[in-house]
Amino acid sequence: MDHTLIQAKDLCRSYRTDRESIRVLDGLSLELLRGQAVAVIGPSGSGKSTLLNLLNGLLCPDSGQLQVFGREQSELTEADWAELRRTRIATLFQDGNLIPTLTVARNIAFRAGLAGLEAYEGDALLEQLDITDTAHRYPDQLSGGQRQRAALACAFAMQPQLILADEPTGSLDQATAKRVSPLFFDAIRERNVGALIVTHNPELARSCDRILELREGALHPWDSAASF
Ligand SMILES: Nc1ncnc2c1ncn2[C@@H]1O[C@H](COP(=O)(O)OP(=O)(O)OP(=O)(O)O)[C@@H](O)[C@H]1O
Repeated sequence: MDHTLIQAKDLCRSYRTDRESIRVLDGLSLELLRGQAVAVIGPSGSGKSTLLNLLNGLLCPDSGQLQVFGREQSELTEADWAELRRTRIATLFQDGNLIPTLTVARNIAFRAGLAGLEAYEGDALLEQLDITDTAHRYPDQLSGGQRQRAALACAFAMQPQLILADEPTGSLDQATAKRVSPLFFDAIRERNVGALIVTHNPELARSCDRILELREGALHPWDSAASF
């Protein structure tokens, strides 16, 4: 089995507006293997969301090579990307991506169902994330931190092979953030999942195998002795 989940080389991506073209990614390279967690840090506007969106197929690079699960980005159709997002890639955005008309329990069941799973660990995930009492509530009846945990439960219920997360603990207090970390690292180590985690949480970042800084359009190894 090939252990490479993401192989990116010299990726460039600009945004064009009426007035200007902003080059956000400029020769970015990255390798992510199964069983590996990589933290990405970088100042606001450095291109972290742009990178996540390239890796989940919501954006295309202008140039460079990108392989996901051993498949060339240029050969993946919209339908291929949709299937990858349904079954193999869990994307966790800051605002949760829960379906507003479904309760938390039904959101989890729906996510697992989309991935083709009949059995999933909904109750255990709710318990692990300390949100069992929210199972029958709708997303707009939850606090920001509960919504974020419900979104995490949905992502893990689909048993992804690749997790792309944007500040997955951003709305959580320190104690709750600590409960969430094992979910990532157990999945990574026990199920051989790969994770790219955009975070400013030093504890979460330092639990990853590598910390990379996105600066001037490219990823650079972070000096682990430096403070956040
Ligand atoms: N659709 C767009 N059109 C034009 N410029 C954009 C667009 N999306 C993002 N940008 C610009 O690209 C740059 C990178 O944005 P991006 O959202 O990837 O950064 P980020 O590192 O995720 O920021 P943050 O930490 O604030 O979320 C910013 O300068 C932003 O203004």
